[in-house]
Amino acid sequence: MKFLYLDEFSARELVLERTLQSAEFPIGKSLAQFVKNGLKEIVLGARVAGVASSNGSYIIYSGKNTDNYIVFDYEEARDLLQLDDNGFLLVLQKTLRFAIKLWDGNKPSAHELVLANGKAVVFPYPIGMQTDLRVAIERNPDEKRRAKRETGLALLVYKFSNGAGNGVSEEVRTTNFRRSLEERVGAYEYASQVIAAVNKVAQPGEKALAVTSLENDRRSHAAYEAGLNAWMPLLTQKQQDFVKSRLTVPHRIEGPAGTGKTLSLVLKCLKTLEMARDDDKDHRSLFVAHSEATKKAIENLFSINDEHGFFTPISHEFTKRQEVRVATLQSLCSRLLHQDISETELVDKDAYESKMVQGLYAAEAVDFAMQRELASHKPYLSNEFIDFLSKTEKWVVADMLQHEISVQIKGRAGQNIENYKKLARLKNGFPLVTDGDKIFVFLMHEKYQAELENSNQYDTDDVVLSAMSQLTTPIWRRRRVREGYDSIFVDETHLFNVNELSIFHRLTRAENSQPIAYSVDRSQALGDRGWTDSSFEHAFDPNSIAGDPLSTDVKSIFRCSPDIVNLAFSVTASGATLFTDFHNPMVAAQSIFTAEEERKCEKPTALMYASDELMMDAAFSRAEAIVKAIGGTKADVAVIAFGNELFGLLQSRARTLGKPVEVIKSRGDLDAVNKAKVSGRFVLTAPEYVGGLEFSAVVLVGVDGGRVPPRDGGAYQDSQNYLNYASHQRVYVALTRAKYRVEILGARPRGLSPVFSSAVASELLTVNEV
Ligand SMILES: Nc1ncnc2c1ncn2[C@@H]1O[C@H](COP(=O)(O)OP(=O)(O)OP(=O)(O)O)[C@@H](O)[C@H]1O
Repeated sequence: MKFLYLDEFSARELVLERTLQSAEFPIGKSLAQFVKNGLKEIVLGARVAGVASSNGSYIIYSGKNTDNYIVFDYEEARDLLQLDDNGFLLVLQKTLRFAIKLWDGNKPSAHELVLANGKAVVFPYPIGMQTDLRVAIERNPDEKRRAKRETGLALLVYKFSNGAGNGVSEEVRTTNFRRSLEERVGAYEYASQVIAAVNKVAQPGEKALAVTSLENDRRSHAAYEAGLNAWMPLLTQKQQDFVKSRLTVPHRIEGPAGTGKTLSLVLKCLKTLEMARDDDKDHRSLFVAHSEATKKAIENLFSINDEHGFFTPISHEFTKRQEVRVATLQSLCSRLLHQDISETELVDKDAYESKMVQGLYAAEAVDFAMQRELASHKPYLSNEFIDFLSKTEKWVVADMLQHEISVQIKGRAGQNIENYKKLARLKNGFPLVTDGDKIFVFLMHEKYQAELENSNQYDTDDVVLSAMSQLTTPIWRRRRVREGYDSIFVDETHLFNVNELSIFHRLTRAENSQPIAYSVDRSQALGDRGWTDSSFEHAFDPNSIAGDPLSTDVKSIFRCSPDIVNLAFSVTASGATLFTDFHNPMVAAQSIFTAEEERKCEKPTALMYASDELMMDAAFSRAEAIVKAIGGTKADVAVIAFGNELFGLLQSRARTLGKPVEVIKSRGDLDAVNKAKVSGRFVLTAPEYVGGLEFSAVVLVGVDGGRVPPRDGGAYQDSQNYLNYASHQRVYVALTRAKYRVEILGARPRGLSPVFSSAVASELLTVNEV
């Protein structure tokens, strides 16, 4: 294999096809194998085929001839063949995009250079990856000889290397380029035979059908695809394997935001039900969403994709032989307790109002402990904890208390002081050294709990603890065979605590089998929950009797543009250097954007305004400008306010400016987004509530110095770590909601947020003063 030849028309087809962007798709993998190893032939579209000649391979559009083409010389650009499949596809796709710009006479972008002396260079890797690897191109090889026969623009890739070499004065060998032209006629004939044969045998269900569906998938986004069968050919190999595998042991799907975890989980549930139906077996599935709002979004996904009526909305009883019920943990527990716990009695952790109430109770608990109990407890407290309490602002202590209660005291210790004493401290939590420190925190917890009880409220942990007591009785053990589930699916598992998760393994039909599939992106959990692989596995199968757990890592990001992926990567990477246990999901992640989608994108920018006032006014005008630029409706852009104060101010600002907004105050509230769509409003929300949603663009307001992360006046290391940690996660979640564009608005006097320092240094974010 000495060369690869592609004509302009086939190049245009390849850059537009989503499944040819990555070797994670079966057809993408075959393309990589073809271009690297020169397989005999491959069909890539209704008119595009790859064929091998004696010295190289060709990708050709059958039926149209052109003098515009590109040749990769494998003997000169030897290192290309050292790349893995994904690496080769990335270089191929980026080079083809550049070639198309040259054929169209368009300007190159920042990572492409048109040089003197007929040379050009493409840097295929994102700047953040800190590699100098480049593709060197001769823009008119063998010019004199070709001038007699052709009028088009031929390109020759003659080098793939780390350095500039001799730059524009390099002599380019054209031996293989000429060979490719000599063997071209034969290749065209061969390719047209392949295409003719495929089109002739195009029977439904046969190979050609896959080709046709590839061809048809020219929509900018596959989000509107419906049904398991329609989705299947569009899934990556990993997604497909996850969806198709029989669910017998706990199976985790893990990956960064926008990798299709929720979608894969829904499709897996439908596939499981389909298999049960084919096997003529009864099957009850349970799908657990984290909150009422995300439950609606998931029900929506079921309604769209369920072709067999496995899902019945608003059904409380199982009435069919194969059926799925979507539930939240709360609704599940209240059913188990045979009690209706009304919405007003339940603290919805994902909703703005209850966050405010809980914050208030936590602040009261801190006040109470500090004023009434500190003096008597002081002799038992460590110096470190006393120092922390005296130097940290009260609101930060209250915030950290809530986190400690949720993750540790209720989440792990079952509200039992002895269990709590045995737990290791959270890395980014209270600096607890002695048992005395823990007793003092527990006292704050008791005060907090008393406030909750006084106001007649329960949070999920209380409900789960009560429900758990029902599930350990002999009565449930007998009922389990009748009422348990044959498969359980848990979305956004990272948002639950250990206590909450430990309910599921008791709900399966058989004690020794745990058919539970669950999705995870640890970085989206706000706060350090101390999740490790084994803690997840332990939660779903504590006695290790179900068999070896499975795990699928997904890396192809469908939602976000490459620039947004890189920016989010740099934010999580800078979090990783701060905290050793910050799980960085973006390592090796890649965006699966076609050339068509990339056209809507722009590099993320930070706009720094002279004052908060100007910044707030700009929030809406920027959103308007983006809608104008990319088309769509106002609801396609989310304005995300950082900090409670700004969130409140922006709401009143929108009213005074007469800007139509739908305020989202509950995490993942798709209903509200749909309302905004119908009524032509922008979405205004905060990072805590935006998880689980997606938009064409996001405008992040107030991400600047001192605000993100908030500066704690005392600057005690542990509290600052906690705040930094939470800020990185919030920014990561907010950024990864956007498909095409991100704008970050800040106040100039505060300066840029340190969360973006490395992004600016690696030129992933442009900063403009306005
Ligand atoms: N194979 C695929 N081809 C095309 N689009 C896909 C594919 N897989 C997922 N998507 C799309 O990518 C988007 C993100 O999917 P989804 O919401 O399931 O991701 P997620 O990993 O659950 O994200 P998050 O963690 O942010 O909630 C959706 O619009 C979905 O339709």
